[in-house]
Amino acid sequence: MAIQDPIEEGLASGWKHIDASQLSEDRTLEADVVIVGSGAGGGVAAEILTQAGLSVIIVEGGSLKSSNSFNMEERRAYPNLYHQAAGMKTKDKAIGIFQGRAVGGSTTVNWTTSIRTPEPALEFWTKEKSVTGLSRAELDPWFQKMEQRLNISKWEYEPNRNNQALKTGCEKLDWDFTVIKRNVKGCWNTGYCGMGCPVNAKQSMLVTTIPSALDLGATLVSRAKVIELEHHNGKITGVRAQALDEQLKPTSVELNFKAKHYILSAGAIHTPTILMRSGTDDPHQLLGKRTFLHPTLLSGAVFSDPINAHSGAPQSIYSDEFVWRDGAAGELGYKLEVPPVHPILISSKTVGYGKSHAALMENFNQLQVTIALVRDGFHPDSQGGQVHLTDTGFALDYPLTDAFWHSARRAFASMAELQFAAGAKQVLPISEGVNYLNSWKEAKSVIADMELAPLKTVVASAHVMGGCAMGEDTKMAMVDSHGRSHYYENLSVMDGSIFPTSLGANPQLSIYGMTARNATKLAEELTASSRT
Ligand SMILES: Cc1cc2nc3c(=O)[nH]c(=O)nc-3n(C[C@H](O)[C@H](O)[C@H](O)COP(=O)(O)OP(=O)(O)OC[C@H]3O[C@@H](n4cnc5c(N)ncnc54)[C@H](O)[C@@H]3O)c2cc1C
Repeated sequence: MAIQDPIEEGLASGWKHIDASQLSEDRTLEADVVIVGSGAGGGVAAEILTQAGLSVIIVEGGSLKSSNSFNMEERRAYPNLYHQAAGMKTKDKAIGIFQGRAVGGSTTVNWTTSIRTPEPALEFWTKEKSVTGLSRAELDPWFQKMEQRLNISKWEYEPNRNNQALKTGCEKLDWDFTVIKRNVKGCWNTGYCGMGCPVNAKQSMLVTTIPSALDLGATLVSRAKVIELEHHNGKITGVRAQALDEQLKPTSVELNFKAKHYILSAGAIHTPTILMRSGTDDPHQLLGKRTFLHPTLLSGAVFSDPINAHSGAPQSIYSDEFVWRDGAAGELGYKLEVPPVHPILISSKTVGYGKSHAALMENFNQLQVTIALVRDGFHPDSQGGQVHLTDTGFALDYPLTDAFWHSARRAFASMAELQFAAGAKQVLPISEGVNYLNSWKEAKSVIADMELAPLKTVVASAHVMGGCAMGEDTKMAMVDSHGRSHYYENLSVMDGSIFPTSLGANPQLSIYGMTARNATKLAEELTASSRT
């Protein structure tokens, strides 16, 4: 069956797309609004602003790829669609970070879990972080709008066996669990969302908002890395970008963009990096600080029957049993989910080498993996990481604190208890020096004493947030509660970097909803000012 490719069709219909790798001369382009980044924030902003009749240019560092090139192979997907070929790490290499780099941003490769921002996070922002107008009641209409737009609904089919184990464990232990809502339309249940949806079922920005903005006349410039914003007297006056070749290496071609308004949607880490490189105002030295990751622990479990965790919707069940148990500012809570288990992904996120690693990989099809995503940024001993500029780009310094390790130990115990309750033969907490555990009783005592430490314990993240926080108090925030810069009248930030803490939930729907709210207000203001 032939799969329709909306990108090829759109290009054939005359979309304005400039692949900067093909340019041999410098270019200057102008529009009402320039958006940097085409992920969750940039995609939604582009659609709303073009619908309001504004001319829009989207500048994206990654390539424009489509289902025709999504061949379900990790070896191609990671270098083509992820920052640093999916090998990004924090400065001390203790945390591995996944972030998308392609048209559609991380939404092109994400796993489709769609959750509204949890109320305790929003309440914390109002009380502690000077955020206004973002109660759940105020946000719900925006979530509803984006759920309709992106076909977000509860997964109606059987969970795959990886998720089923999470569900069974929760049922046996009487723990809370929820069936996940996903942004898919006609999903084939392949399990390869992380390599780009091969059948365009995932309602990522690549196949929804970006095509719609291009149909309405927006211009997309791909393989153009924004280097800096030019600014003068409290106004942004231009954006300077460098063309990249097909391997995403810089060429000598420069692009300049001029607009009435500029939006940074380059995602956490990169939005602060661009601002820092530009030397924009930051009197309270906030940029790049408080970058959050939901640092995530993994627990493997060997079952007698095949689990085949590479196959089927990667995430369809989660448990919030432990996320908010001690209150937002209390001990760091953790959300329980499962990841898709593909060979490169899992072999690079596990322990051992040689024989022990080979033995683990031999059990690949029997392996169930549970993950615990730790909610960072609420507790005083959980300040997240800090982005620094380096000679070659940036580094994220993210110290793993005592409060984190305390939570990690609790999380390993919860995961082992859950996996044994679900019928696991053996459980392996993914931390160097621990052997396979044969019962919950054994696991309980081993986990209580096991050594947890950076580079010994595997920690990963697919959720990068913060570093350019919103709020009304300029001592805590770079942008206001609508994402408008406190220092530049024609600059907004619309991406995950504006969160003042992590969320305790997967971020995409929070970014969609808040961007829809903020871009709608901006569109009203820009169209009103052009009429006067
Ligand atoms: C493997 C994986 C699985 C995930 N699964 C889920 C999930 O199931 N549910 C969920 O809610 N969330 C998930 N996420 C996270 C979610 O996709 C992100 O939180 C969200 O997409 C972030 O949106 P954003 O707009 O902040 O940034 P992004 O979507 O990352 O977009 C930023 C874009 O800006 C571009 N950019 C960066 N710097 C520059 C520059 N200098 N010049 C030009 N362009 C630049 C990048 O290339 C990128 O395309 C997952 C993420 C990954 C990587």
